[in-house]
Amino acid sequence: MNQVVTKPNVAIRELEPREGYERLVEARDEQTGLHALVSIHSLRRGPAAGGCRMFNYARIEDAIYDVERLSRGMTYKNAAADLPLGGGKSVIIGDPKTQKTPELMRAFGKLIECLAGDYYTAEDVGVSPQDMAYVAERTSYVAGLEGGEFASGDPSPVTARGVFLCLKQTLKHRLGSDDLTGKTVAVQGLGHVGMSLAGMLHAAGAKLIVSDINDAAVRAAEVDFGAMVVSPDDILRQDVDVFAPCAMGGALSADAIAVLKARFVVGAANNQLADDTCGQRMQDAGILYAPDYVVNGGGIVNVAMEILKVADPAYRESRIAGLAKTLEQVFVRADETGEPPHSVADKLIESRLR
Ligand SMILES: NC(=O)C1=CN([C@@H]2O[C@H](COP(=O)(O)OP(=O)(O)OC[C@H]3O[C@@H](n4cnc5c(N)ncnc54)[C@H](O)[C@@H]3O)[C@@H](O)[C@H]2O)C=CC1
Ligand SMILES: O=C(O)CCC(=O)C(=O)O
Repeated sequence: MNQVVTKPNVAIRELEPREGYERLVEARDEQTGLHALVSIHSLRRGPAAGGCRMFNYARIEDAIYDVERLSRGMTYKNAAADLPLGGGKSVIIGDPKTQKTPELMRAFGKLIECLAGDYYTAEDVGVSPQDMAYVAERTSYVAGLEGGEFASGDPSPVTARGVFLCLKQTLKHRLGSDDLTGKTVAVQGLGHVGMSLAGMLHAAGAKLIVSDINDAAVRAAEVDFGAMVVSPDDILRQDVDVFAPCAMGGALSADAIAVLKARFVVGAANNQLADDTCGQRMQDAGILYAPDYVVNGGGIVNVAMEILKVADPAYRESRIAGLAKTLEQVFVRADETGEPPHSVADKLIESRLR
C-alpha cells in the first residue's frame, strides 16, 4: 500500500486506512511545504465531501486520528442532512497563520485533482474561501467558493443558522417553548460559526457568556452583543441554560461533564464527545445533548448545493429545517427507549446508510 505517485511536484502515497474506511492518502510537496492527508470514509451515498482543516498537529498520528474521525463524522452528517454525498475530510499539517501560502493551497488542489472526484473539499478550521480559490486553480472538485456559477461562499453563517434552529428545537422539546428571551447561553469559541451564532442568539434575546483564546473576538462579542467574557478554563462552569461548543473537538470529556452546569448542549464543533462514554455521562447528569453531526450540517448543505449544482434556495431551506426535524426524531426516540441521543442518532443514520 506504499505506492508513491508523483504528480507535478506532489508525492502522493496510499496509506492503510482504519477498518471500515475506504481510503487514506498522504501527500507531500517539498517546494511548498505541503504535508496533507485525505480520508475517505464512505462513498455509499455519493462522492465524499467534507472540509479541509489546517492545524499544527504535533505528530502525524494526531493528524491521522483527527482526519479519520472527522471523515466518519461527515458520512453521518451528510446522511443526517439527507444529502447524496459520502463522507471525507482533509487536513493540512501546519500553522495556518504562518505557513499557509497560495502555492501551498494550489499544491493541495493538485492532490484533490488526483483523487478524480472521489472527494470534494471546502473550508474548515484554518481555511478560508480565498484559500479555496487557490485550490480551484488546480481542481474542480472544490466548493465554498465566492465566485462562479453555483458558488456558495463561506458555509459558516449557514452552519450557525442550522445550530440556532436546533438549539431552539432542543429547548422546545424539553421546555415546551423555544423562546430565548432571558435564556443564558455559554458559547465556547467565537470563530466563523461561533460569532455568527452569538449574533443570532443575542438578536433573539438570549444572554451570552463567551470565551475564546483570541482576545479580539471576545472583545467584539462584549461590545456588539453585551456578552460576559470568561476565560477558556471557566466557560464550562458557568451557570447557564445552554452550553454551545463552537471551537475544536473533544470539548465534552468526562472531566468537562463533571463540572458542566448547563442543562442543554447544542453547538457547532465537530466530534464534541471526547470518547464513547461521554454521551451516556451527559444523560446520567440530566443534560440533553443534541448530537453534533445532526445540528452542524448547515455548512455542508450549502457546500452540497455548489457540488450538485443546485440554485434553488428552497433546497437549502428545506434541508436546514430538516436538521431540526431529524433532531426532534432523535429526541423522541431517546425518550421512548431511554437511550442517550448520540446513540439513537447513530442508529438512525446507520439505518439510512444501509
Ligand atoms: N465553518 C463551518 O461551516 C463548520 C464548522 N464546523 C466546526 O465548528 C467548529 C468551529 O468552526 P469555525 O468557526 O469554522 O472555526 P474557526 O477557526 O473560525 O473558529 C474556532 C474558534 O475557536 C477558538 N478556540 C480555539 N481553541 C479554543 C479554546 N480552547 N477555547 C475557546 N476558544 C477556542 C479559536 O480562537 C477560534 O476563534 C470546528 O470544530 C469546525 O470543525 C462544523 C461544521 C461546519
Ligand atoms: O465546509 C464546511 O464547513 C462544510 C463541510 C464540513 O467540513 C463540515 O461540516 O465539517
